[in-house]
Amino acid sequence: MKIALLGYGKMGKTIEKIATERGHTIILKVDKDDNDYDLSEVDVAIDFSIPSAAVQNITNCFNTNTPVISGTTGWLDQYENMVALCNEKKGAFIYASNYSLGVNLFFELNKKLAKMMNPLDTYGITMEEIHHTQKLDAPSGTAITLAEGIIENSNKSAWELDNGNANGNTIPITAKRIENVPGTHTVSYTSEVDDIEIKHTAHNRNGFALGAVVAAEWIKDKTGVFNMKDVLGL
Ligand SMILES: NC(=O)C1=CN([C@@H]2O[C@H](COP(=O)(O)OP(=O)(O)OC[C@H]3O[C@@H](n4cnc5c(N)ncnc54)[C@H](OP(=O)(O)O)[C@@H]3O)[C@@H](O)[C@H]2O)C=CC1
Ligand SMILES: O=C(O)C1=N[C@H](C(=O)O)C[C@H](O)C1
Repeated sequence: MKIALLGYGKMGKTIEKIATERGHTIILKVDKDDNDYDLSEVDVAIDFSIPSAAVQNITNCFNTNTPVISGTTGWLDQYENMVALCNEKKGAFIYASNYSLGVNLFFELNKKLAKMMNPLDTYGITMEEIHHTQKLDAPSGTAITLAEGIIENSNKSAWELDNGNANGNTIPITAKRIENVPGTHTVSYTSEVDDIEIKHTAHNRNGFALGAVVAAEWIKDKTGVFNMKDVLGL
C-alpha cells in the first residue's frame, strides 16, 4: 500500500517504522503548514499532525478521494463537519482518539463499569490523564472518549477539566504533563470504604501506530465514515 504521512513527528515516525515492517511504502511525508502536496498516487493518508492542521489535511484527502485515517486530537468541535464532507464527497474516513487495541478494549470495559456503577450513589467518579510535556491539547482525546462513554451509560451530564469545584453531575478530569510519558489514563470510583480504579498505561507509541496502520489497511477499498470498533470488530 502507498501511504502518505500527514504529520511526521513522534507518531509519524513510529507509523513509518511499523508500516514499512508490514510491507507498505511511505510515498509522501508532510510536516509543515503547506497544503500544496500531491495525493494522486496515495492509497491511504494517515494524519497525525497538530490540532490546527487536521481539518485542512482531512479536507484535502476528501477533495482528492483519498481514504484518510486521523489520530490528531484537539479539533473535535469540527468532527460533524468532517463527517458531512466525507459523506458529500463519498470519501472514506476514520477518526479515533486512540488507535491502540488495549485502549479500545479499555473503552468497552469503561462503559460496562459505568453502567454497573451508575445506581451506586455512594461512589464519586474522577479521571486522570498523564502525557508528555509537548502535548498541545488537554484533556487528551482519549480522556474525552472515556468521559463520553461514562456519560452515555450513567446520569453524568458532562466532563470538565478539574478545577476542584466539580458538582455531582460532572466528571472532573485531571490532566498532568510529565516528561516522556506516552499516555496513561485512569478512571476512579471512590467511596468512604473503598476505591475501584481501571487504568491503561501505554509503554511506548507502538500500539497507537500499529492500530493506525491496521485501520489504514482495513479502510483502503471502503467508502464511508468508520471507527475503531468497526476495524477491530468489537
Ligand atoms: N489517536 C491516537 O492513537 C494518538 C493520537 N495522537 C495525537 O496525534 C497528534 C500528533 O502527535 P505527535 O506525533 O506526538 O506530535 P508531534 O508534535 O511529535 O508531531 C506533529 C507533527 O505535525 C507537524 N505539523 C505541523 N503543521 C502541520 C501540517 N499543516 N500538516 C502536517 N503536519 C504538520 C509538526 O511540525 P512542527 O513541529 O514543525 O509544528 C509535527 O512534526 C497529536 O494530536 C496527538 O494528540 C498521538 C498519539 C496517539
Ligand atoms: O498526544 C499524545 O501523545 C497522545 N494523544 C492521544 C490523546 O490525546 O488521547 C492518544 C494518546 O494518549 C497519546
